[in-house]
Parts: sequence; structure tokens; C-alpha cells
Amino acid sequence: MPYSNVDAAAKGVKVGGALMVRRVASGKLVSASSHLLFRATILATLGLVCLFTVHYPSLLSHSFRLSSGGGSKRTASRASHRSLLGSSLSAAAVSYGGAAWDREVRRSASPRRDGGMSVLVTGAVGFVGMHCSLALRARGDGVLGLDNFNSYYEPSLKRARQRLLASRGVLVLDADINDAALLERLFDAAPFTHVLHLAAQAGVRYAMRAPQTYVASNVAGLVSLFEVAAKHADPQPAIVWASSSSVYGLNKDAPFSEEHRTDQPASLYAATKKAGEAIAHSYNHIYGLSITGLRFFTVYGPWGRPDMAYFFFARSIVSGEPITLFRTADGADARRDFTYIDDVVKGCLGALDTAGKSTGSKSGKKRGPAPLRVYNLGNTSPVPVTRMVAILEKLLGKKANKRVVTMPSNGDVPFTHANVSHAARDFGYHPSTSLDAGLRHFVDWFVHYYKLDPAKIAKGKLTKKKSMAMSAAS
Ligand SMILES: O=C(O)[C@H]1O[C@H](OP(=O)(O)OP(=O)(O)OC[C@H]2O[C@@H](n3ccc(=O)[nH]c3=O)[C@H](O)[C@@H]2O)[C@H](O)[C@@H](O)[C@H]1O
Repeated sequence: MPYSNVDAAAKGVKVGGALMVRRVASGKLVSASSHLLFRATILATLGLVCLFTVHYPSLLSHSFRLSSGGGSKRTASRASHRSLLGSSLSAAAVSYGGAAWDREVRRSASPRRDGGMSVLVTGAVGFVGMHCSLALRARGDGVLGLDNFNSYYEPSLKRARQRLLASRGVLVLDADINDAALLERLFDAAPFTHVLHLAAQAGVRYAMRAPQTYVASNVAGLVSLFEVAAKHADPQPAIVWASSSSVYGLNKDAPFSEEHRTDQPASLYAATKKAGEAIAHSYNHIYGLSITGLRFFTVYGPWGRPDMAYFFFARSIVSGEPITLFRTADGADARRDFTYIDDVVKGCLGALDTAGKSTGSKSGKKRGPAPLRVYNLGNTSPVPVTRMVAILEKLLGKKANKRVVTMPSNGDVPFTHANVSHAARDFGYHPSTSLDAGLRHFVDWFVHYYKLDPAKIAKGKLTKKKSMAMSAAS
């Protein structure tokens, strides 16, 4: 009984019998009706929640965060990963989604064309991940994305990419590749024919500051994925994954060919990618997984990575801050085989289309050898970084404030240059975008995304607020 009714009933007792009976009776009436009202409200709320769940499962599933709920063995193995992963897994301690979650996963993963693929894209809100997911979806393949939305660079950009993907019907789950139980659950929910594994800790120089994150994502995460694909998925998918041009390290033969040595990594980043290629070999050999590694060469373009030089140089030029250009010890400009995103996407889809099937099964039996491939995806024409800056200056209508220093010993390499004849032969990879054209697309997007006024950039009249907003996003 509510306190006010108790109080009123108590007052009635003092006044006299009849009044007391009337007051008690009316108190009971009020109490009964409030109970009824309370129950009706609860029922109505439950009804609304049910209705919402049935009619808007996609809204709910976007916020699904996933974790185990599995047995103690799984928990133990995940716990060992957690120490490597820091906070990325601990935030994901909610249970799987149930029937609505399964439905949404299947909807996103189902192809919409005859003979279409069903692709699990890891790192789906990364730069290459988003573009590949859109391209796969556009041609009618099923795509289910996975990403841990870490804060290595602005999460707001990752959320914007997620919204774009959602608008095209691609669901991206907020989860980590080291969560083996989650991966198993996903393969139970949807029989993926392919995995495009792009989730990784990127960045050559950052590896000196956060070495463990490279091991966690690029080594432990890769093994986690291969384990589930090899031992749990039924059927086994074919896997295409992101290696890196950095595996060529201190190799001096140019252009870099897949036959060249890759045993001199210059950074821990490169070493983890090289380790990934060795790990791929073992899973292919033992379990019959079809695996293709793609060595990307400094990929750039719209929706790019703010940690990469072309992106943060553009930002610095706009806000009038200095940029630092690295020069080799003998005074030469650093050069990169900058590769435009659309060319790389074509390469990724070509690699998926020609991947060939895995030959193993979860019972451990292998029917025969499965494809194991590695390809360069570069542009075949290295450009000095100073030239890249000159193009940006022209497109932005403003000069950079340059500082030139000798390349520090930070894992960087003086040049990259891809030979792509293998990719051309096997899936018709022919990069066709010049750095001028590609950077023009990038700058168009950059100006639009950060709502910049080109006239104000050129005159150096960017408001302090705008300038701050742009760097706050990094
Ligand atoms: O192909 C890869 O495998 C890698 O490509 C990319 O690495 P990089 O080619 O090193 O790109 P990026 O950092 O944009 O530096 C570009 C140029 O600017 C020079 N550079 C850089 C910073 C700076 O302050 N000054 C400078 O001159 C620098 O010396 C360099 O010459 C990806 O980040 C990496 O994740 C991986 O995918």
C-alpha cells in the first residue's frame, strides 16, 4: 500500500467507527486500483518491448555486443588473449543475441544473386574493409562485418563508415576477432563461403609505441580466426587476408616481387605481417584451408586512415601546422608506391573470386592440398613523398609548412615498388589510378567530410573552431 494511503487510513481510525470503515474501504479501493494500474503498466510495457523486438530487430542488433557464454575451456583461452587485448574484450561482456541476432546475421550474410558469396569481413569499418564491403554488397554478395571499433584513430570516422554500410544493408558487429566463441557462433549462424580478414593493428611507426597491440591483433587474432575456420566452420571458408608491402623490409631488389626475400622486416608491424604469412602456411598445410595473403602498398583515398601521412598532411596544411618530411641518410626523398583504394578493392574481389575451396573439414580430414597464395597489390609507380605533398598543396590551394629531417630509425623504409604481374595473371589486376587523380578524389571527400570551405582554406581563414574540430576528430 502506498505511504499516503497508509497515512489516510491511520487518520480515519482516530475520528470514529463509520468514518473509519468508509476511509478503510476507500483506502482499499485506491490500493486495489493502483495495483491494477501498476500491473497494467507493466503488461503494456512488456507488450511494447515485444512489438519493438519483432518489428525492429535490426535496430537492436546493431548494438549487440558479443561474448562467450561458452564452457570453461573457452573462457580460459579467451582470458589468455585478454591480457594482450587490454580493454577491447572486457567491454564486450554481454550475451549473444538469440533468435533476432541470428536472423539479422543471416540476413546480412545472405547473397542476393545466384552463385553469390557469403563473406565475413573482419575490420569492416576500417578503410579497406568498408570499401570492400560496399563493393561486395553492390554486386549482390552477402556481407557480415565485424570490427572492434578501437580508438587507434578517430572512432567517429569508424561509426560514420558503419552508418554508410548500414544504409546499404551491411550489418557490422562490434566484436573482436580474438573472441573465438563469438566467431564459432557466427559460423553456426551463417555458412560463410569466404572470409575477407582485414582486421589488424596498422601503422608502421606506431609499433614502437604499442608493440603488444600488434601481437594481439596481427598474430593472436589471425590464429584465432584460422583456428575457428579450420576446426569449427562447416564448410571451411576460403580466406583472403591483409598482409603488407612492409614484409619486403630492407629488400633492395626492385620492383618488389613475391619471390623476393622477406626475412628482413624493418618494423615490428612488418614482422607480425611476415609471421602471419608463416602462420598461413601452417594452417594451409595441416588443415587444408584455402588462404590468400595480399601485400597492400600504401593504400589511400576517400574515407582513408587519418594516421597515414597523406591524410594528416592534408589536415596540417589546412590548419597551418608544420609537416615533417623524411629523407634518407643519403639525401633522397622517401618514395612510396601509393595505391588508390578502388584499385585495391578490385584486387581484393579478384582474390576472393579466384580463391579456390578449402579442402579440410572440422573432423580434421583433408581431401588434398588447398590453394596457398600471396600477391602484391601495388600501383607499380613509386612517387616521392615530396611530390605527394605538392599535389595536396595544389588541390587544397595552400602551401604546406615543411620541415625536412633525416628519416628516424622508426621502422620506416626508404621506398616501395610493386611488381603486380602475379595478380595481373591470376585475376586481372591492373591498377589504373594516378596519384593526382586519386588524391583529387581524396581531397573532395576530405573537404566534404569535415565541412571545409575551400575558399577559406586557400586564404588561411579557417576558423579556430573548425580547425580544432578537425583535429579533435583524430
Ligand atoms: O604499404 C604498407 O604495407 C604500409 O603502408 C602504410 O605505411 P607507409 O607506407 O609508411 O605509409 P605512411 O605512414 O602514410 O607514410 C607514407 C610516407 O610518408 C613518409 N612520412 C610519414 C610520416 C611523416 O611524418 N613524414 C613522412 O615523410 C614516410 O616515410 C612514407 O614514405 C600503412 O600506414 C601501413 O599500415 C602499411 O599498410
